[in-house]
Amino acid sequence: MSQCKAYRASVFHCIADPGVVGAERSYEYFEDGLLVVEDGMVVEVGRAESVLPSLSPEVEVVHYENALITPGFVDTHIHYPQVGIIGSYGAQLLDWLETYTFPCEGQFDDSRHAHAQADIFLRELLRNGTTTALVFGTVHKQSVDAFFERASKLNLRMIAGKVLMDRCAPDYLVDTAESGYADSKELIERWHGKGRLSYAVTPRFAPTSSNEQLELAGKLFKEFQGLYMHTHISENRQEIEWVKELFPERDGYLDVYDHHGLIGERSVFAHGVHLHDDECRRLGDTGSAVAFCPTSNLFLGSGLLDLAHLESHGVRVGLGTDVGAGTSFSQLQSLNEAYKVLQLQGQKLDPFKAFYLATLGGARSLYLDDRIGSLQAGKEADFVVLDYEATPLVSYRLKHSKSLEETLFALMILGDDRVVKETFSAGASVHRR
Ligand SMILES: Nc1nc2[nH]cnc2c(=O)[nH]1
Ligand SMILES: [Zn+2]
Repeated sequence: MSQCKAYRASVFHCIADPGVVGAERSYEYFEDGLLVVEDGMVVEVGRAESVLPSLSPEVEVVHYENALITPGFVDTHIHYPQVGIIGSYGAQLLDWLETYTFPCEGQFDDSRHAHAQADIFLRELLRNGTTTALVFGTVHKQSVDAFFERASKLNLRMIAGKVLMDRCAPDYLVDTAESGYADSKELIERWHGKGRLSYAVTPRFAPTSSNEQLELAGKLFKEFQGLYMHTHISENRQEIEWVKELFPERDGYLDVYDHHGLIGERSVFAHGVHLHDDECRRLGDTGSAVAFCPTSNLFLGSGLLDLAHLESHGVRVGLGTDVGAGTSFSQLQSLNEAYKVLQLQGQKLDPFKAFYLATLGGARSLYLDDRIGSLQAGKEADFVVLDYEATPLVSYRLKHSKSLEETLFALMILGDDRVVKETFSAGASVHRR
């Protein structure tokens, strides 16, 4: 039997990139709005007084006072095994990996540990209103089995992969070129395209993979339709120097991946803080995406991402938290920090562009904008209800707001998990405060 339900509140969603079409044409906003959901899909969105008369009287209408419905947030780069080391003191990237990250990831050879961590991770994502993420596992295939098992129980649209890492890491955490390929293939056959799940071929970053491993990763990326490729690039200056030493025959960092067939549509590169002009052009020309991870880039002292430069080359840019180097699961907090990162470079991040990055822009980076990222009819009903009275300060500040723009900006500066009142995935409630 088909299941129809409607949700009444203010409704805001981005329908295009404000940088391309201008702010006014980039969104829809209904102050007293109604979102109608049937069998996990959006069937209609509009002004309550226009939509209500056409609804059958049996349809239940859930009314939220002082709240805003938006699409669920999209996180284009995060590590599920790193929840236990979020907020670890005093290091930049390479030290941070050795001191905190590798020992933490070593524990995921234990499948029970992996399941427990996947539960904690997914609960935290949903508490923060994130309904889709591109997720790193560890080198252990059981880490990805655990993640996908838990994500599929909640019917979440998620993308993940096993880390490929055959050198420059502790013995307990490396695979080989051949075993990495075989294990990834097994996981693809088990999970890719199952329900709402997709697989990402996941070389950690150039320094921890041999040429043989990168070559096999490139081969695998082409072997199955709709696979993703997920890695890191040009995050930290020492890292970039190291890549030059390890791959002297290549023409820069991106060329290492390019040479092995690892760039193109559905390739997502985390960070890209220090990319050169020709690298940005190549990313744009090939339809590759960059995950902008401001809380991580500030926390590890990596640098400031030049969003305007990337976008001038047509690069798709999504927003990533990069937990555990990132300091919050909340994409509202990512936007808060993104705003400051851009301020320091003389760039502005207006709230329409900001919410675009956190929703439809992220979906576009993942080539999922036909399914998620907005609330247009025919999309999957992944949405959140944000509470205008979440905290005394949010409530007080929003009472002084004179426009939608001001409200959205205050939410992204002051908001975090506390403003997420309820999260829905494919029409089902998966978190409620
Ligand atoms: N931020 C971040 N950068 C990386 N580069 C290689 N591995 C990692 C990681 O786990 N986190
Ligand atoms: Zn990362």
